[in-house]
Amino acid sequence: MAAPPILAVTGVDKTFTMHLQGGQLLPVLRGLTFEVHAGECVALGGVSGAGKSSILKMVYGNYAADRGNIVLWCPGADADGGIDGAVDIAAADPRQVLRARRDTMGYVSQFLRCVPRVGALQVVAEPLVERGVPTAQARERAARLLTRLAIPERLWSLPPATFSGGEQQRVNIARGFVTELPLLLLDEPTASLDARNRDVVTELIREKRARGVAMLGIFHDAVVRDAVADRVVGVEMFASAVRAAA
Ligand SMILES: Nc1ncnc2c1ncn2[C@@H]1O[C@H](COP(=O)(O)OP(=O)(O)OP(=O)(O)O)[C@@H](O)[C@H]1O
Repeated sequence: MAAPPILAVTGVDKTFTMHLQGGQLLPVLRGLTFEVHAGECVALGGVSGAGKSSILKMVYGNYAADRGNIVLWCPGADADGGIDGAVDIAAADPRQVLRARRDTMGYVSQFLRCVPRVGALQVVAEPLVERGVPTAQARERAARLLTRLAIPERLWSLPPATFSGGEQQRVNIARGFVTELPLLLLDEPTASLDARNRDVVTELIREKRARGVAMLGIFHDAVVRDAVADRVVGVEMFASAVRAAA
């Protein structure tokens, strides 16, 4: 029997309510349906405003879906209330969402958000330490990634708040890539990188894919998208009828 997808999104609708504009409704997605399997990198495509980032945020549990299912399947996981390690993020309670984030999915957002006064090496090692990896081993893995991403060693003990935009993004990528979770969500991971670092990130994505990690990402850079994505899900296909007609 074929393995179930790591992520199955089925019939998801999303409408935003603009509270600052008298509760005006902004329908964005209707009937969003796609799957991502282990070892597959799926890109979300579509024009600006189509809803790509909102999809990542719904999968990560930051935005609620109005309808439909967002099922994460993690082999061997005993998700509370789940069946065979499956958890529906669209219906999960906050505790289940936090657990899914710890055990199943990572998220590389566009910008680094980290605690002030914590050095870059520790920022990158933290997700491993939180999951029980001994500190020395976590710092070693963090150091290897920072080296690959060309963050000079003299910066490792400094807090990334003062780093350049590209340096912060590379620390952010290292933090997102340091764990080996079954699903990784990538929101424009190469947006402010130079060509050399863009190639390193492309390599890191391809290595994860080869190790069986499922990835769902937004890649505006067509060169990166072509190099890493197995297929593209066109989000406009799922534009709400009201929005499509506008
Ligand atoms: N929290 C929010 N509240 C209200 N409207 C929102 C919210 N988040 C997104 N939207 C709206 O939903 C639509 C989709 O936004 P989203 O950021 O998902 O698009 P996108 O396809 O990722 O765009 P881009 O490629 O420009 O980043 C936009 O019209 C946006 O203004």
